[in-house]
Amino acid sequence: MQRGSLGSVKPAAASVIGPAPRRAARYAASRSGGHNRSAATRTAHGPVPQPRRQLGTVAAASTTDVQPQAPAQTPPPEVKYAADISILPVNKRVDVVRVACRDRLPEVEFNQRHGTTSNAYLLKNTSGAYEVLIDVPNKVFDVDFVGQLASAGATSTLTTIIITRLSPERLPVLARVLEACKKEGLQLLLSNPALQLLNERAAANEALSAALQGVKVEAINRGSDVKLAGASKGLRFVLIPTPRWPDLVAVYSEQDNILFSSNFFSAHTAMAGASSATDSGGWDAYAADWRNYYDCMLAPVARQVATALDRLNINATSSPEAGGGGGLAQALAPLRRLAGLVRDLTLGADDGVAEPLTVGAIAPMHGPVVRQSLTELVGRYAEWTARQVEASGVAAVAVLYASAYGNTASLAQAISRGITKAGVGVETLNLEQCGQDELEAALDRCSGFVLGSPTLGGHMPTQVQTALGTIMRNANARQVPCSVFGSFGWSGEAVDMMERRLKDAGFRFAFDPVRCKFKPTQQTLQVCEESGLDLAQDIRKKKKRNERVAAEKLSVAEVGSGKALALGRVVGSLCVLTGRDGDAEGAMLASWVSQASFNPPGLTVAVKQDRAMESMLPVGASFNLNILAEGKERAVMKQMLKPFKPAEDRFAGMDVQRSESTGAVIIPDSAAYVECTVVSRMEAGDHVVLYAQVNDGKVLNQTGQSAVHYRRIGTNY
Ligand SMILES: Cc1cc2nc3c(=O)[nH]c(=O)nc-3n(C[C@H](O)[C@H](O)[C@H](O)COP(=O)(O)O)c2cc1C
Repeated sequence: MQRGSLGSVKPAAASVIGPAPRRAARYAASRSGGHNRSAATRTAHGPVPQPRRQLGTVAAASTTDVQPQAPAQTPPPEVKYAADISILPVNKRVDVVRVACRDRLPEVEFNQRHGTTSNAYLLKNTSGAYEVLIDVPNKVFDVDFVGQLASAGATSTLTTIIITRLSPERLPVLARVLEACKKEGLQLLLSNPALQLLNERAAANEALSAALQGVKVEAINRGSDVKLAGASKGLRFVLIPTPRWPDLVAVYSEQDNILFSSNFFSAHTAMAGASSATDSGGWDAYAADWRNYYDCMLAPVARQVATALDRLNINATSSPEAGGGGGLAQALAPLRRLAGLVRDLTLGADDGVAEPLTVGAIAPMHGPVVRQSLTELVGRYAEWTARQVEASGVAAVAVLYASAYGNTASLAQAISRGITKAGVGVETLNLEQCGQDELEAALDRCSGFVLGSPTLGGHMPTQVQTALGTIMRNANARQVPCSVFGSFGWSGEAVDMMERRLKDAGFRFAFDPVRCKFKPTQQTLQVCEESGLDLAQDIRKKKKRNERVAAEKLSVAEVGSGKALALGRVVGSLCVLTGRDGDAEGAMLASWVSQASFNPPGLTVAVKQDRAMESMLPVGASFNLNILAEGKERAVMKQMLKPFKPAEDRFAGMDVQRSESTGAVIIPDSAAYVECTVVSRMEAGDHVVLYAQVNDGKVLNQTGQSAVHYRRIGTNY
């Protein structure tokens, strides 16, 4: 899903304006463009221009930052987000330049409410001067990154800039950094795919091209090594590509035992305190953000993540070099066991197992430097990945897509998230990057598939057309549920074409095609996530019979022991939990509810992990808990238990009100309702327990009792 490789530009909001005549002419001229992917290696005096890879017959439009759109004419103003920038110490030789933005960025899919940070790192040599810079932030942040480097004295001393992931949005900042740091011997290191993007953009962008003049640009490979002046140990590089980020590279400082992990081990949160760069709040403070980032960005590509983790082979330890306080070293037997499982599943015969990296701290691209929760997070990554790889071994949906500007990619990501939530594996293939054999193999083993395409020039791009042909010929693909999706600008033919061809050939659709104009809104992403859930549940139905038999056996055993019957005596108030997130709305029945605190007033609710609503309830989210009234609960229950289409109005036909503060639904027939904010979350078996503070509430039925949910057995609700 690398936007840049398709010659793309910033994904457009629906308000973004149409092609200037110059861009349109360039687009027309590039329609016959080819597919040159020849690897760039080293250029001593600036990059060698290379042709951009293009989406089929329709080349990506331009190298400017505006996405073409049919009717309108003026380019949109550049969006900037307010952010703070600060330089904080990680240890005595490493500082983080942290850009913290408390807004919820629409650019970041599935960003929770904690904003985000974009981290860059400065490494000092033995004389205490900054010598190496790792990464630069995205241009959307309204900060003076170069000014900050200059006032810290870094621009005059930096000799090496390393980029662990390049996106078109980082290039303008990189160009300014290069200009400011320009000096004899300045070198820029980045992986081969990133170098290709850089070369493509530089060929059409004078400022970038000028900034690269005189800079030694070098592609990172396995043997690359950088030593800081006076240091005995150097920096090592580990390539960790994923389909979404084919250029990803991690940097390991042997001297500091710090792993600069790029997007791995990241979290979208600006929660870290102003004076601390690290995860000082510990696991509880960041667990939900780390998990959310993993689920959204890495779970759909778990096989590649497994390979990357194996290449990193992290041996988490407490290291004073990394700034650790001691006492963290732990035996990682369970992690090693899981890593072994992952290795067996993912590595070919030729892949050697890397020497372990002794890591005392992980310095990611987003979120806090991981020190206190290091062992836990590394262990969880192995566990989540092993579970995901295992799930995809049992049943996996192939998510196939192409995307020039990232919009169809966002839809693919949201569908993938819905599928993984339901415990079904996902195999994501970016059709622009995968080979024919890879596609056929994925189709042969999939239990379902979805195909996504943008509309470009009234068509689907060639890669999608070719994939569609492969799908039509594949015997297994014909037997499994499927659907299609895509982003478009004005006419949107691609999704119709894919739908028609598959339906005409007798393929069975598990959900209605998803069409999205330009960039998806929260509601469209919700539709996608719930569609993914539907597809996964469709797949699981096939296996249901066996599962039911197994469950019955289990119940008999459990009943025999009395444990499940006894647990069934635990009762709770029958409630409807309602929430709102932008234009997306959610509701679910909940009876695993309990008061948990007097002061401040608080309660807990257990939400099953595969519930669509679960992702609407991160820490900081608000919701209403409608406590149903005895004798009036039946109609509400019936309404809530009806099957709903993705994002369909849960309250259609019901007379409801809405809270001013939360925006969520109030059911007037309830005994009472309370308005709450999620304070913390705890993974608990197959549920997540939310602890929420009660901010307000009202009794709606003065005389009635609350409805209580009595159960026969503790194995279901
Ligand atoms: C060169 C070019 C041609 C396009 N042609 C069409 C078109 O014929 N019909 C349409 O509905 N949208 C068209 N669009 C708009 C794209 O479909 C829209 O930007 C979409 O969000 C791209 O999805 P993606 O981000 O997944 O690539 C075109 C865009 C570009 C850049």
